[in-house]
Amino acid sequence: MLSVAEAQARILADLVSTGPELVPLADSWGRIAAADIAARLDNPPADVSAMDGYAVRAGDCAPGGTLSLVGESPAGHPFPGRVGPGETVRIYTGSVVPDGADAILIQENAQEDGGTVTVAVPPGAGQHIRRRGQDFAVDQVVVPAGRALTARDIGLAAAANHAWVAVRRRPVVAILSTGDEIALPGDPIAPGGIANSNTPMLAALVRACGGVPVMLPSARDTVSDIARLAHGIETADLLLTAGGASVGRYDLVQQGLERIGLTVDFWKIAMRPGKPLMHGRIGRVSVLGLPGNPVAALVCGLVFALPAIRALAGHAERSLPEDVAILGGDLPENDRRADYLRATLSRAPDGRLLATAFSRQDSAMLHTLARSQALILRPPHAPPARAGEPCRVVRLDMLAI
Ligand SMILES: Nc1nc2c(c(=O)[nH]1)N[C@H]1C(S)=C(S)[C@@H](COP(=O)(O)OP(=O)(O)OC[C@H]3O[C@@H](n4cnc5c(N)ncnc54)[C@H](O)[C@@H]3O)O[C@H]1N2
Ligand code: MOO
Repeated sequence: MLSVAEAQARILADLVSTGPELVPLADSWGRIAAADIAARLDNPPADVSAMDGYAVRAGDCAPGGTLSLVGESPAGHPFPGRVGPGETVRIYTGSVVPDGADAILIQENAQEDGGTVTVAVPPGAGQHIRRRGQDFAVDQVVVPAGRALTARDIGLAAAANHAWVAVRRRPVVAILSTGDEIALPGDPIAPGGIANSNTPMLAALVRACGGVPVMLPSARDTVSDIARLAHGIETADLLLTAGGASVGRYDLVQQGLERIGLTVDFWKIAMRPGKPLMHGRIGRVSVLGLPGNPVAALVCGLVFALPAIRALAGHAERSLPEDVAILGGDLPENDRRADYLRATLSRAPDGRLLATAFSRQDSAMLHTLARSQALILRPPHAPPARAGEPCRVVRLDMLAI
C-alpha cells in the first residue's frame, strides 16, 4: 500500500492550474491572484503632511518666532508656489508638502493671527512628513501571484491603483456519492437507508478550498448507474466520488467509471481512515475515489482533495496547518497505516497545546468529527506513546472547514 506522502505526490503530479479571468477588485476577496500585482504609482504619490498645521522650513522656526503665512495646501489642491525663508503655508493631513518646506509645525504648537504664525514649539527637520513612496513604490509587487486575496490585499491593490485583477478561474469539482442506501437529507429514509452526509459535506469542503462544487445526483450501486451519472464529466476539473471504494460486491465505482474511460493510478493507501482511496483519470479530469464512511471521506478530503483543489486553483499554500502538541492521554502502538485521530485541543497549565484523542475513532461517527479541533498524526509503526509526549497535529480549529 502507498504511503500518504506518495499518494499526495501522485495526485498533485499532473494537476494544472486553471486559467486566469478578470474580476472587479472588490469581488476578488478569497480569489487567487493569477499574476503578480504591481503598483501603478508611488504611495504616497508625493511628500504629504501627516498632520494638520503649517508647512515650514525647520531651520526658520524658533520658540516665539513668527512666520509669514503665504498660502494654503488643502488635500487635493497642492500649493503651487514655494515656501521661502521666513514663510509658511497652511497644510492639512494628506496634503502635498509644498516645495521649500521640510517639516510640519502642528497647529497645537502654533498661533495663527492674520497673516502671521507664531511658533510655540518648533518641529524637527522632516517631522510629520510622509515621504513619497514610503509605503510602496511604482512597479513594486504588492500582491504576489498565488496569494488568496484578503481584505487587506484588496485595499493595497486599490491603493496601487488597480480596478480589476486577474485571478484564477475557480476549479469545478463534481461530487458523486454512491450507494443504494443513501437518500437526500430531509427525504423519508427507507428501511436500511441513511441520509447522504458526504455530498453536502464535500461540497462545503470544495467551496472552502476555492472550488465550485457540482453536486451530482447519487448513484445506485450498479455499474451502469455510476457510469450514467458520471457521463460528461470531462467539463469538470476534478471528480470526487464517495463510497463504493472498498472490496464488497457492491463497491463498483471503479468498474462504473472504467466504462467511461477511467484509468486507475493507484488504489488503497496506508492510512486510517481512508484505506480504499483511489486515484485515476478520465481523459483530462482527475478522479479521487473517496471511501464512503463519512469521516474517511472528509479526512481524505482534507489530506488529498484540499491540496488538489488548491493546486488547480493556483493557490501557493497547499498544506494543512500543522502544529506540535503534547498528548492528553496514552496511545497504543500503531500498525502500518498512518493514523489521523480525531482530538480536542486545550492548554496545559504551562500553556502548551494539549491534544486529547476521542476514545472512539469509528469512521462513521460524524459528531466527534464535527467536535474535533485537531487530528493527531500517528506515523506508521509508531511505538506506544504516553500522555505528555509530543505529537504532530493538524489544526482543524484553524481551518474553516
Ligand atoms: N472486507 C473489507 N471491508 C472493508 C474494508 C476492507 O479493507 N476490507 N475497508 C473498510 C474501510 S477502511 C472503509 S473506509 C470502508 C469504505 O467502504 P466504501 O468506500 O466501499 O463505502 P461504502 O461501503 O459505500 O459505505 C461505507 C459506509 O459509509 C456509508 N456511506 C456511504 N456513502 C455515504 C453518504 N454519501 N453519506 C453517508 N453515509 C454514507 C455507508 O452507508 C456505509 O455505512 O469499507 C470498509 N470495509
Ligand atoms: O477509511 Mo476506513 O474508515 O479506514 O474505516
